[in-house]
Amino acid sequence: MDGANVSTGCGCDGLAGSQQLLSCSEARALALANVRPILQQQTLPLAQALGWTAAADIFAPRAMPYFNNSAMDGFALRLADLEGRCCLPVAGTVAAGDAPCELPTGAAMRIYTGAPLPEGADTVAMIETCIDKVTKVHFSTAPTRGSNIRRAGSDQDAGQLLLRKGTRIAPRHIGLLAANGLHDIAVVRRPRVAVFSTGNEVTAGPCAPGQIPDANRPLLCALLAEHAAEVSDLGILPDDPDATAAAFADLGGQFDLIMTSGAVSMGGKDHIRDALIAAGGDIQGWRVAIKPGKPVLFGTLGDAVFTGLPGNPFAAYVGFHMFVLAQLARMSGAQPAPFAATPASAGFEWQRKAGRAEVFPVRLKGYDANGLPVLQRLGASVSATLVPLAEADGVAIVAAETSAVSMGDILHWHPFCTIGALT
Ligand SMILES: Nc1nc2c(c(=O)[nH]1)N[C@H]1C(S)=C(S)[C@@H](COP(=O)(O)OP(=O)(O)OC[C@H]3O[C@@H](n4cnc5c(N)ncnc54)[C@H](O)[C@@H]3O)O[C@H]1N2
Ligand code: MOO
Repeated sequence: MDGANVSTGCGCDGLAGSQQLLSCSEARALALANVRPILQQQTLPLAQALGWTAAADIFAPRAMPYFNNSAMDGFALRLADLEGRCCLPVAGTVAAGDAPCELPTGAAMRIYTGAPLPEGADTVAMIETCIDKVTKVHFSTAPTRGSNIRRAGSDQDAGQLLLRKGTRIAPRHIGLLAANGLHDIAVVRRPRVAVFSTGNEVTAGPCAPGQIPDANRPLLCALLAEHAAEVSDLGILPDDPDATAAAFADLGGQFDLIMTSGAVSMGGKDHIRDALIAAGGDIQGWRVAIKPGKPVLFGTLGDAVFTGLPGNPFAAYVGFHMFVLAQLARMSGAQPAPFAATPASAGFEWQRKAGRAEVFPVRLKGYDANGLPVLQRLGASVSATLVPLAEADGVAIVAAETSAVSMGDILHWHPFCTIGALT
């Protein structure tokens, strides 16, 4: 089985709690077992490539910086000209964008950050160490040879690997490629994903008595958009196995991934499994030792992978991050990232029932003496609400066998944002 050894990398395996439940690693392997990399590629303008995956290695067309230039605002000089003196005449000004020029012997030139270093100059003195007297400059501190110069080629060599095939393109990659004068990029076609909600009680419109607003489809569509999938929102399926099977019937050839939420548990109306089989699909696995998110279903329908997420919104969110993100990565030719692999320290006490790994929203309280983030657990193991998640700085996970968490215990978490987080 392809991917059988894939680990979640989050330390959440261990006792499955029950023979019938898949461990997190087994479930990740099943989730990935039938995922095939997408072979189609296309070329995109760089500005549109955010979140897509690079289809090929990209190499630097030229060395960088292109030319010797100043790292500071100040004065360019030939240090030897300052021998026995602390003052030089100013021969002119060179600014960023100016054509390269020559430094006259025995003179300094006013220079701005990014300006080409005049031919003959070997040093730039920062403006803070100089007294600019317009026609001459007084150096109040002796400059050091070679200082404040960004040498041509010192950042990167021509031909250097800039971006590896399979990299999910982030803003920093767009900046790097743009800095190299690259305007287009070859990317893998985005995964085509169909999204359904299920349930007679779920509505996109006003709620009749007994009905609730559809949270999962907007949530999952937004998550997919965030991860640059091509999303088809296919609406809400009623609790009707025949209608559901009919809705699935022709999807296998159109999508890479079909994703539902709800109707995968044990109730009389939890008909997704039957409908999938009736539509010609297969089931590879069901029910994971994870809380929330236990009833996740892994299947296939034609060429498409089928992932049935639970109906409880936080459970759907966890299932998406633990399994669907890995599936999207594998489809796009990227390496599936481990779930919540960043170490942190518990800033709370917690007694819990062992048997299922557990994911929970956390708030960053600060950092301990070793610099580890200290986390506060939010919520109370409720998978039906998104309130704690919305207030969280990330999600953390404890292993299935964990029955108690004490202050200072090591946890693993996924921070939503690290730059700009609490310092
Ligand atoms: N006897 C058992 N009952 C349940 C078990 C079990 O093992 N044995 N598992 C529980 C767990 S854990 C979960 S999680 C849920 C998941 O059930 P389903 O995936 O079948 O989901 P539904 O029953 O359809 O819905 C559950 C819950 O979520 C609400 N929901 C559904 N879709 C949406 C949506 N699009 N937006 C907002 N809320 C939604 C739905 O109304 C239900 O309240 O099963 C437990 N039961
Ligand atoms: O897995 Mo359920 O998601 O515990 O509520």
